[in-house]
This record gives sequence, structure tokens and C-alpha cells, in this order.
Amino acid sequence: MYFVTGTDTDSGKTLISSALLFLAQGKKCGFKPIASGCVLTPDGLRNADAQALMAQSNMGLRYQQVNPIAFEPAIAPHIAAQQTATVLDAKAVVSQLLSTPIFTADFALIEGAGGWRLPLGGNQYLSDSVKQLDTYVQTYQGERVGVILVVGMKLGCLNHALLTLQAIEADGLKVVGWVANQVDANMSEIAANLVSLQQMITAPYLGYVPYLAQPSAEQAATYLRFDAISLKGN
Ligand SMILES: Nc1ncnc2c1ncn2[C@@H]1O[C@H](COP(=O)(O)OP(=O)(O)OP(=O)(O)O)[C@@H](O)[C@H]1O
Ligand SMILES: C[C@H](N)[C@H](N)CCCCCC(=O)O
Ligand SMILES: [Mg+2]
Repeated sequence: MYFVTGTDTDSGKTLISSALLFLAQGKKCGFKPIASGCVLTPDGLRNADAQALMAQSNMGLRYQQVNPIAFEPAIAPHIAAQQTATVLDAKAVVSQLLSTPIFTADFALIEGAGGWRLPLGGNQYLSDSVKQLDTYVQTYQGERVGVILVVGMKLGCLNHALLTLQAIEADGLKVVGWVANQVDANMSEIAANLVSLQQMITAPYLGYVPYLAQPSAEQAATYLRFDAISLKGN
């Protein structure tokens, strides 16, 4: 089971998650437990990230299973939650994931929201959900939740990547792969920044996705080495 985090919101988590799902074999499903930035449809709130993950999944999950917590405005989820008098709870996120057939998947991927330390309010963070899920998976399945880090390549990403790695490690989680994803078409010194990241990040390198004129899961997938992910997450 994998959790995809990023150096920031808009770092490319959804693009890379969709590409990894595209490359995965067998039964596969993507989850977006918390989404802000949704469209109200006759069927309820719908989020483009969740729909993109569903498009690369093949287990026939219902929308609510993929994205149980949805807010219309594209703002920090805990603020959207306050506005709708919703309580965001790290444990509830885990319960919702565990109520799906997630363990029957050959490849299950959970996309975060924002970066690693996304606040849920009440001194809780989405990273707490990942910690709790990891504890559960370790106890009952003998596996780990492997974290995949998407570094959104733009000026400032070195600091963001290092801080994110430190936080993941301090939380006792393991990075099982990282992707350099160019989100700034005009970033200078891409090659030198890549060298710096490779020197600083010891986790397996899954690849560099250049800035794409028309990003798609299929195209991004051509730049990724799926087999480089350390499979057990430990
Ligand atoms: N390599 C790339 N080339 C061009 N555009 C990209 C690339 N990666 C991401 N983008 C674009 O940048 C935007 C943000 O990417 P994406 O939605 O994947 O980020 P995210 O980390 O999932 O954000 P969120 O925190 O909202 O979930 C999207 O419009 C996406 O198409
Ligand atoms: C709306 C946006 N695209 C994401 N879904 C939410 C990003 C929240 C970031 C919160 C923060 O860390 O400041
Ligand atoms: Mg996303």
C-alpha cells in the first residue's frame, strides 16, 4: 500500500499517482480520502483528482469509497471543514479507507492533499492518518505503507524536499520512491537541481518527468520506473 505525498500542493501528486496506477498490473485502485476543490453535481460533490485516479483504477469502487471527504472550495481542507461544521479526524480517514476492499488490491495508492503535514484541525494532521494506517497494516498484514514523494521541480523545491523527508522520517514512515516532476516550465538549472536532489535523497529514484505541454497519465508514465519502487514498503 502506498501513500503519495508531495513537496507542496500542485507538485504533481495526481499526475504521478495516475501514471503509477497506469503502470501497475493486476487489481489496482487509487484513493483521495480528502479533497477540497470540488464541483457540485446532481450526484454530489466531485473532485477532479479522485476522478483521475478512478480513471486509472479497475476495481469498480464507488466515488464515495474513493473520496469520502469532499469540500467545494479549493482551500485548506480544515478551513473548509470549519465552514461546514465538519470534523476532520485522522482516525476517521483510516476507518473509511479500511471499509473499502483496499486489501484485495495488488496495487493500492492513496493520494494526500497538499503536502505531508496537511492540517486537519484540532492538532491533527493527514500524516497522523498515514501513521495510523501504517501501524494497522503492519499489525494485521505484516506490511508497511510506503511513501512516494513527488518533488515539484521549481525554485525552492530543495528545501521543501528536505523538510518533507525529515518529517516523514521523524514520523517513522519510509520513503520507497521519489519522483522529480517539473511543474515550472521555465525552471533554471534542472540538471544541477536533479543532481542535488539525488545526492540528498537516498530513497529509490523513480524518474524525472519533464514539463509536459499536455500532461497525461500515459505520457508521464513513459518517464517512470515503476519497478524501482521498493515493493514491500520496508
Ligand atoms: N510535469 C508536468 N508538466 C506540466 N504540467 C504539470 C506537470 N505536473 C503537473 N502539472 C500540472 O500542474 C497542476 C498540478 O498538478 P497536480 O494536480 O498533479 O498536483 P497535486 O500535487 O496533485 O495538487 P493537489 O495538492 O491539488 O492535489 C495540474 O494542472 C497538472 O496538470
Ligand atoms: C485546493 C488544493 N488544490 C488542495 N486540494 C488543498 C491544498 C491545501 C494546502 C494547505 C496548506 O498546507 O496550506
Ligand atoms: Mg492532486
